[in-house]
Amino acid sequence: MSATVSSSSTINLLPKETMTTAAASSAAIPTSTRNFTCIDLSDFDNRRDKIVADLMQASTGDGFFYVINHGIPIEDIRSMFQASVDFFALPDDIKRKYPMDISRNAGWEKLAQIRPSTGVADLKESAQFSFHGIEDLWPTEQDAPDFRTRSEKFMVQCHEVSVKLLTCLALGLGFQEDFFTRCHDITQPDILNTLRCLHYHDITGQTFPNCYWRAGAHTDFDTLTLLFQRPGENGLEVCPGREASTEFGHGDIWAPVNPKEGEIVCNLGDMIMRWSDDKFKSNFHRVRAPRVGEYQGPRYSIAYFNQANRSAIIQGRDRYPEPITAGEFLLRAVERNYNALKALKESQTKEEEKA
Ligand SMILES: O=C(O)CCC(=O)C(=O)O
Ligand SMILES: [Fe+2]
Repeated sequence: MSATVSSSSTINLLPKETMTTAAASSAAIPTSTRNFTCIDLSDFDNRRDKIVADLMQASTGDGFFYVINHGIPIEDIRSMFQASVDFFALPDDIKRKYPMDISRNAGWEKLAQIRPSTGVADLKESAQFSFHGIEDLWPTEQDAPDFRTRSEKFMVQCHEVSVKLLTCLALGLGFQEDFFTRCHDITQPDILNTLRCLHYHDITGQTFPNCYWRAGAHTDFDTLTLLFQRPGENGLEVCPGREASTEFGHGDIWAPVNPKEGEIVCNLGDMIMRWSDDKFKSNFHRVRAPRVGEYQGPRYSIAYFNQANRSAIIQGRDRYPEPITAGEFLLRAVERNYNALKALKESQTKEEEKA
């Protein structure tokens, strides 16, 4: 893609891609409001039945919900955001020392993630970290003081919230209560849980063709995502996804997801959708590129992805009885994305030839 990035945090994109019909239609769709279930984790041990019931309602419907009284102090969330802001403020030459390594799903990348729903790279940079095997991908103390310490503390805090939610989700599906927590064991070297810091650049005064998104429509490959965002830096939208008229979520009704500060936005991913034989919905979501007249300053968000241990078996009970490992599941998901992207590029080439 033809992107030039200025030295400041403002990003200048000089797009020449032709907008595809599919991407254009997704941009034109009006949004609606949708009330998402709020899961209250306070007094967890005594309120478990109620939490399970609330989670079942949210998981079989929107696939998105807010979590409150989760136990992560607001100061720690702010501190993690500050660590992320400081990291992304470093010159690219420093961040490039920690490049994205696809095989480990960790590291830094910029204007690189291309979604099959758009065919062009998301307007963002991101840095991902996992629990094991990424010594060389953690920014050093010299480059980013305290970044690793704060991130690792935050990952453990996210894990603790996840354990509560995964326990209730297992109970709701009729599994043993530790069914999912055993499959997301952060002490194991093959755990795939990831912390992803995201920075959507300041695009003040800029207009982009409709095929450009801060994050193009997608579902998450994982089991459960915890997402943190800051007040005023909105843009996340969800569509009913699996009721969607097309596979990549085009042409449907999108609803904004604007939590209050400190609330965690959670969504279910493709792994648990399979485990639940499609009872739980892994729904499409995206982050809109704000238009001139709206707040177009930077957006920072932080996602914690619960992805099953590579060796865990993801098997349904009726619709998906084939036992496959999480490793194999991810390979298939990546392959599906690759093929969809290839098909999109081919159809774009044909359109260009016709024109
Ligand atoms: O930044 C956001 O709000 C969403 C990020 C997201 O959906 C993802 O990274 O999978
Ligand atoms: Fe996502």
